Amino acid sequence: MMNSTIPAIALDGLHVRRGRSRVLHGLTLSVPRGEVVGLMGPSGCGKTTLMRAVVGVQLVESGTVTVLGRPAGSADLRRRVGYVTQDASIYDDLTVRQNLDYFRAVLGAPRTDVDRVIEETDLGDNAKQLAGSLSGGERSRASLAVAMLGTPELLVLDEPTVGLDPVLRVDLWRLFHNLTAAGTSLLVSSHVMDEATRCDRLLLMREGEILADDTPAGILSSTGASDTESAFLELIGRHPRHAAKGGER
Ligand SMILES: Nc1ncnc2c1ncn2[C@@H]1O[C@H](COP(=O)(O)OP(=O)(O)OP(=O)(O)O)[C@@H](O)[C@H]1O
Repeated sequence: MMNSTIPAIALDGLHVRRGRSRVLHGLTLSVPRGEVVGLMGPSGCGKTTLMRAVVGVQLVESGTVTVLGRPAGSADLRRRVGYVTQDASIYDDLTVRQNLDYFRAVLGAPRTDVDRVIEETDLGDNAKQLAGSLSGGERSRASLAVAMLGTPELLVLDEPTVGLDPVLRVDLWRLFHNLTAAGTSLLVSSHVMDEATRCDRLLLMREGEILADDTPAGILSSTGASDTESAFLELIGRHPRHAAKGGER
């Protein structure tokens, strides 16, 4: 049941270890519904780990992760949350449409969803093409199309624009905003700071901590920076733990 007063994601004191190191250091935050929220930060800062916790596949040391009002990983969230990992999770030896038919059946989504997501991701010309022969951008959109089956309320997209040329990136961001206009919530990770301005809200992350949780305009005004990259550096400088390391990562 859609209830817009419940956040898309709520973290409370989330600690996660991977291997011997602690990757997330007690994150507490709330991601509102119906917005594109950018999870930005350098490689290795913990973005994928946070996303894995949100979709309920990451062992959590302590704290809670609540998604659409339910504990992350709850069985009933399976159809309400779509996840696209960094590696496209489609079958190379099936066509785009066959992939979508297969995942639709697994999910129990309506048959009409296949045509809908093909149209929404602009894959009409590629529907009969083997997934293995798609270009990088088409492949990203095919993975996204799979995640959009069943009309999930929350889409968690791990670096969806990595490796795409600027034109394709703009197309994908347009699609993200079309989805939020229809009420979907998006958590999108990126380490490309120039994508920050395309987000409704930003979580700036470094070494497992959130340095800022605000709108792009709010982050610029609170730091006095002229762009998000400078704002990020300013925030690192203000943070005792990170400043001491001289912002080397
Ligand atoms: N299976 C694992 N075992 C041990 N450490 C891991 C494991 N997976 C990830 N890590 C470590 O956890 C930290 C966070 O990794 P994570 O993949 O969440 O970062 P990220 O911000 O998504 O990076 P990228 O932008 O490069 O994808 C890194 O230091 C990484 O080396």
